[in-house]
Amino acid sequence: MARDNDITFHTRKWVRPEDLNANGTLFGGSLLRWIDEEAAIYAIIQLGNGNAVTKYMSEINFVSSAQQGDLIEMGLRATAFGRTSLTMRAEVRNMFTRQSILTIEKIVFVNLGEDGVPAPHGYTEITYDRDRVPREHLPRTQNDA
Ligand SMILES: CC(=O)SCCNC(=O)CCNC(=O)[C@H](O)C(C)(C)COP(=O)(O)OP(=O)(O)OC[C@H]1O[C@@H](n2cnc3c(N)ncnc32)[C@H](O)[C@@H]1OP(=O)(O)O
Repeated sequence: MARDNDITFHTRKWVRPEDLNANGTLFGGSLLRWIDEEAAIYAIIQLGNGNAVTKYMSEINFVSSAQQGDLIEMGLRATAFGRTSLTMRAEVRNMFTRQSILTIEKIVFVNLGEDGVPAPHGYTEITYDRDRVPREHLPRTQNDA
């Protein structure tokens, strides 16, 4: 796990043909899907709750791209723990060119209770461990029936 400028780069992706746009470079929609999932996993690990949802994403600044066959890596860092929210910063970079692909200054996740309403998470600091990872499945919802 590489750490750089306080951002921890966890996940790497291999840019495949299905991830390309009409220009033959990495499709922004694929990248945003990967980032949202990465941020959700980060929020679950930090808040100890599988029921955390994306609330807000600030401006997304695409500064360079990637081509088929490149490796990219995604990094996240919690920047603020609110009462029910967690704010983080994201960066994606190209492992081949060493260039930054994008940055997102602010991604906000909200911790939900079992009733689906924002609930206090009680945390104020980042964990680098697995101590908060939930140990049980989420309760089944009515939609699962
Ligand atoms: C991983 C995924 O992809 S999840 C799928 C996509 N996301 C969703 O479907 C979520 C849909 N949105 C919702 O259900 C609702 O907006 C909720 C439940 C998340 C939040 O409801 P709200 O009425 O905004 O809740 P509330 O006003 O209590 O705010 C909750 C927290 O979010 C923060 N917040 C609310 N709006 C914003 C905003 N625009 N920007 C930044 N933070 C915000 C608040 O400051 C508060 O944080 P705090 O408790 O740490 O101070």
